[in-house]
Amino acid sequence: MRFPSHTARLLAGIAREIGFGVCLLYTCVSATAFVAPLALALGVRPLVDGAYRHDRPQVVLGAVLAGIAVLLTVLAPVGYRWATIRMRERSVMVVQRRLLALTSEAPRLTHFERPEFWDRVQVLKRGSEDLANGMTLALIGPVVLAQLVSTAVLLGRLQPLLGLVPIVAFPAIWLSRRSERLKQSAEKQAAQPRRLAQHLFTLSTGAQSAKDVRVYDLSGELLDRHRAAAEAVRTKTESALFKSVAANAASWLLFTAAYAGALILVLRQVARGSATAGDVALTVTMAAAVVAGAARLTDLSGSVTRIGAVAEHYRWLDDQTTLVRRAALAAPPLRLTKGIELDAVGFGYGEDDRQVLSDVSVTLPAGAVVALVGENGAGKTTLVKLLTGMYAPDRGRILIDGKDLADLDLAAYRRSITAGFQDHARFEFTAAHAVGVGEVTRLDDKQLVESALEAGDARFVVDLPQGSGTQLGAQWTGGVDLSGGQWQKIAMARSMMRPSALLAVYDEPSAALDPQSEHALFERIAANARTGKADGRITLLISHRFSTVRMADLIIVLADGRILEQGSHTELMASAGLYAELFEMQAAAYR
Ligand SMILES: Nc1ncnc2c1ncn2[C@@H]1O[C@H](COP(=O)(O)OP(=O)(O)OP(=O)(O)O)[C@@H](O)[C@H]1O
Repeated sequence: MRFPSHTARLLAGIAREIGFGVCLLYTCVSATAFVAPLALALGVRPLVDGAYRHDRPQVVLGAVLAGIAVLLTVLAPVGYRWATIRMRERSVMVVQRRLLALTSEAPRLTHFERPEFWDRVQVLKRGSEDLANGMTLALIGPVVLAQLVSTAVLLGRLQPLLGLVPIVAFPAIWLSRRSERLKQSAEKQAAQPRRLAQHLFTLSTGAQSAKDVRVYDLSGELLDRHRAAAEAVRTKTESALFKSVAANAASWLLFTAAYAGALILVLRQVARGSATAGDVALTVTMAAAVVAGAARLTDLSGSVTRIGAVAEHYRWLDDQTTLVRRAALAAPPLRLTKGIELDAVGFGYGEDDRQVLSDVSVTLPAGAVVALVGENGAGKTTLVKLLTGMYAPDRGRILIDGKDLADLDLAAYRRSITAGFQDHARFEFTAAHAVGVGEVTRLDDKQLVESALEAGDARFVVDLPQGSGTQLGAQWTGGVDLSGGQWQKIAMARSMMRPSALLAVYDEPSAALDPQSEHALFERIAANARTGKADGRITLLISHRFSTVRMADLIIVLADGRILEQGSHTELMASAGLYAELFEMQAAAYR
């Protein structure tokens, strides 16, 4: 039962989080399952022989041992159920928390582009219990071995050939490991259709997709697709499952044949008078002990293979998500004097060769309000993702007051910026906390939250049933749902929790807002930009509404991932390029 050291460390860590007490209890309760048949076998011989010879002390000894065995057999399932449920509940939560930490602490988003990442997360979720059970193996393994050895010694004393019976369990162990590996590889192949089935389930049952599903009458289509995904899972896993069950059955048939042969030998000894009736009873009852021990050992060896595979997925994820955490990094500047310079930046997502941004060179001057415009898919949000360090450029550099962003401590840099995203998260906490998480170190700073609510034009929260203490999200008891625009205001207020950020990014912050709210929001963004001017704060705004864009100090026009034009509103209108054309088009539409 050897684990590589990283697996052993991982298991020890999980055991610590679950609690060593629960793990020990689970181990003891599991151990009784194969100790009880041994006690019974040991009790049966003196019981039978004592009764036959009218030997009272022998009968009492046998009865006590058999009684203990029966008691253990009766109590073990109850204890086992209790311990298993506790183990399972805790282990699933612990592994979930670890996965949560692994993925949410990853500084960049690169891993999300890789289907392999999602497949491995899926396998890990399904294997979380294996991982949690892993550390009990180290404790149970020696107990099982001791039980098998003592069984072999007892049987060997009766008839030397019988002592060899437990050895027949070894082919079963070998086969079990092989079939476990087969199952693991099938599980990996089935991960994608399994995820698809889960996605279809979420689409069918989720509140977010409920309207589309009904309007387009998609329930039948989703069911059909779910059926097809389930069928794909079945075809990918069935053969491995069949081979594993067949190998298991074959090895146990071999074992049964060997045991039956041994029993015949003992019966022949009885006929010759060299064995007693108690010996026969011992041999018969010992079968249960050997089977229990050998089965457990087979199980354990299968688990070792399974845990090894699950731990490997865990390590892969850890490597993927910590890749960029390593290098020793410099602190970001406290204030900007020059600004942020993009120097020949190029970028493409995933392993795709397609460049989403090419040769982007521009300076966002310190203290300026900069607007980024361009058609859908031009690369605006991608540029924001690079500026906020979610991805690293494939080519070129991003210089923060002359310091390469690649050399900065990313976590510290992130603490010095703020952002309101178009596809913002909906934190279903209390309204105050959904805003407060914008600066988690001041989550409960009522005054700051109040002013952020004000600055984000989210004063509507005072009218909620419990004001800013109202739980958001209709799926929670007492929770209320918000409109799309209200959620966006909460997201904007969240971004205002860092009023002295060096870089404030707003990616289409007014997409869901009514005209008055939009106007009020831009007034506030402009006011915020003015107060931060002395510190060199840069406000970067993405918007398709040219009436708001025109107030920016610098307007950058992106097209197909390249900078097409840049300048102030007046300069761009004078140059009569794409910006002027789009501006005129929108203005005409409103006239
Ligand atoms: N996570 C991603 N993985 C792969 N490709 C992506 C990803 N996100 C965006 N893209 C691609 O990058 C290109 C630029 O997308 P981006 O979101 O930057 O455009 P945008 O200018 O912000 O568009 P919009 O105005 O519609 O928000 C698009 O062609 C899009 O398909």
